[in-house]
Amino acid sequence: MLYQFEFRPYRRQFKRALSTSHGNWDIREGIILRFTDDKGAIGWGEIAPIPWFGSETLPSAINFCRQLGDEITTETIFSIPSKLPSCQFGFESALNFGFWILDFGLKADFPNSVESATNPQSKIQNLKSKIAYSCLLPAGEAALHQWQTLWQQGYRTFKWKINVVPIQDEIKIFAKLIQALPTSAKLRLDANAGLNWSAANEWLKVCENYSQIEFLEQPLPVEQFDAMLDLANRYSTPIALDESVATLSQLQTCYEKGWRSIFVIKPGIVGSPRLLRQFCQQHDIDVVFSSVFETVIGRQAALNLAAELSHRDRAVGFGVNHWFNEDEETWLENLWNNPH
Ligand SMILES: O=C(O)CCC(=O)c1ccccc1C(=O)O
Ligand SMILES: [Mg+2]
Repeated sequence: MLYQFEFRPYRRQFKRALSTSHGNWDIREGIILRFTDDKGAIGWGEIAPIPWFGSETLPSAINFCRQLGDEITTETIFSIPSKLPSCQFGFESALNFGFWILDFGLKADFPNSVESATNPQSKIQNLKSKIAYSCLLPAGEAALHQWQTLWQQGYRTFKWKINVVPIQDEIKIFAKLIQALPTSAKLRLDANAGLNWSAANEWLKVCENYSQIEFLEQPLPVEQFDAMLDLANRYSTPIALDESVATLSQLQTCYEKGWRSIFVIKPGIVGSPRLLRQFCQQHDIDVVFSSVFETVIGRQAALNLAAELSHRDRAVGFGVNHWFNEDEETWLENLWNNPH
């Protein structure tokens, strides 16, 4: 199959910088893809790399798009190399995305929320409306002032970045946060690979006292896989791998080396949806699907996969819209119609 191909790089500023153990992140950059088939039907895709997580860089993704010219075939798409995992995701999902509607404008293609089942793919829409969302809190003290608003919006699972302020201060804020949260809330802690052995043990000892902790995410650097296995066996709080399983080949390796606790999958950077689907259908793994701060285009494709492949009642880490200011659909229409 042959498609006409267009793409637009984009930049979106976070409302406030996202603080993680790696430092601050101010601007989300990516690429929107548009395919048109011979009947005029449109498919949308998105490439949203995170190089500090192990995906390709934005310039390498842009170069890949440029050398394609203005036409693309299914064969080309299925032969994108695994060193361009975000491109694999963006191009493959454009094949499945949006070929239900002619190009009446972006607004017609994207229902406002996943709950509004207004398109013919309503089976998936219905599935998606049943998924619970986890909401990303701001790091540090700010979490104490934010969680209530988010609770009122209906969120029951929250994620908080740790290793952002000195550990003793952070544990004090954590104690306040966990005591403020209703007992029915769940809290995920994400260390973004920044702890050392003793800090990881310290956090896990603190966590033993609180039943609301769902898991500790990526406590140690990727190289310290055996130490994370050890931690997973030592404490009652589950450990989730994230940076360690950023791409599909890493995911396979960790599974083969015996990881049976939680795997965080970010569809936007993990690689080919087709190969991911295969892996998840062959292995009964405990998966948390998670956002890469993509736009509604990448998010819809990622949530389709999450709805299809997650089965253990884990909230998806896509409660991140409040990190941006603008109305997404207006923003996308502008990007497409007035590119700079
Ligand atoms: O997973 C979530 O709940 C939110 C998304 C998130 O935390 C994230 C988003 C972009 C890059 C890295 C991460 C991360 O999990 O470390
Ligand atoms: Mg993480």
